[in-house]
Amino acid sequence: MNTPFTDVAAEHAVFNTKSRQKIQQTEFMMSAPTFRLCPPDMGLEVAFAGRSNAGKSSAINALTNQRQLARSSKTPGRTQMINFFSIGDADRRLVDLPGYGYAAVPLEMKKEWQVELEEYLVSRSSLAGLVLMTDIRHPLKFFDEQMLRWANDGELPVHILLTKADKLKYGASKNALLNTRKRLKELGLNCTIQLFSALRKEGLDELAGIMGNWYEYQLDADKIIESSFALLEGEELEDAIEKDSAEKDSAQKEGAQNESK
Ligand SMILES: Nc1nc2c(ncn2[C@@H]2O[C@H](COP(=O)(O)OP(=O)(O)OP(=O)(O)O)[C@@H](O)[C@H]2O)c(=O)[nH]1
Ligand SMILES: [Mg+2]
Repeated sequence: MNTPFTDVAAEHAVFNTKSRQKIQQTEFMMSAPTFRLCPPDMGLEVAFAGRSNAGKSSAINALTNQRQLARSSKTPGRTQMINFFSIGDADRRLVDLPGYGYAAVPLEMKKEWQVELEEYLVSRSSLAGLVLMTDIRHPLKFFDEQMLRWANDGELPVHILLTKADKLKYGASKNALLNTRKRLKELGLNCTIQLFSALRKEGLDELAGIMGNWYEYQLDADKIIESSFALLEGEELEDAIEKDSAEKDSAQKEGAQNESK
């Protein structure tokens, strides 16, 4: 079954909620003026990017359920700080990248920043995924597409949020979703996409689900299954694994049937 607000299947609803609970444990870690001064390239991080004013800080605050975790700058584009947040006690980070496309920034500074950004997207080993935010009323501007190309070149998974979806009526927002998906197909870019509203707190679970996959939170569930299997041996173990996969298959089938209804 699909929730009306997203094209991300809602079959992982429990996992998504669990993942969101984990992400709510986010704390500010540090700000880095350049990528050379980033924290060590270990663990897993998810970066949030988008044009200035796309709604990055608002999305991070809504997602983490904290009103002021990421502050929106009064002088957008001026302070090119990369803000790092840590999630729980595991080596998981969320990165708020400075907004791009701000007209008042001098060209030289923009160029310098673009070189750094590309390097970060292509060579940061701990970068597990990119959340690209674009205003639903004018999605995928030139530099958004550039970001998507760099991410694609570096085989980095991307999830797009069409932000401020509350600004459009339901039908219009669904159309924007379809048109943007079409455009991505034309460009040969492979990524997932959803509608999002920080204002109405819509699309949060779906986003958390995607991030949870990148952060490999689902491994927790696998570990639980593994450890319960660990008590069994031989045929007993084989039977248990068979039963477990049969249950998963039938749950999946049920999900698919519900979806086609
Ligand atoms: N209606 C509506 N407005 C939003 C939403 N999200 C953000 N905004 C507004 O859009 C403006 C920019 O939001 P920010 O979250 O500061 O955007 P940002 O991408 O962090 O901007 P920079 O830090 O300058 O790059 C603010 O006035 C927000 O109140 C939303 O879901 N709905
Ligand atoms: Mg911001």
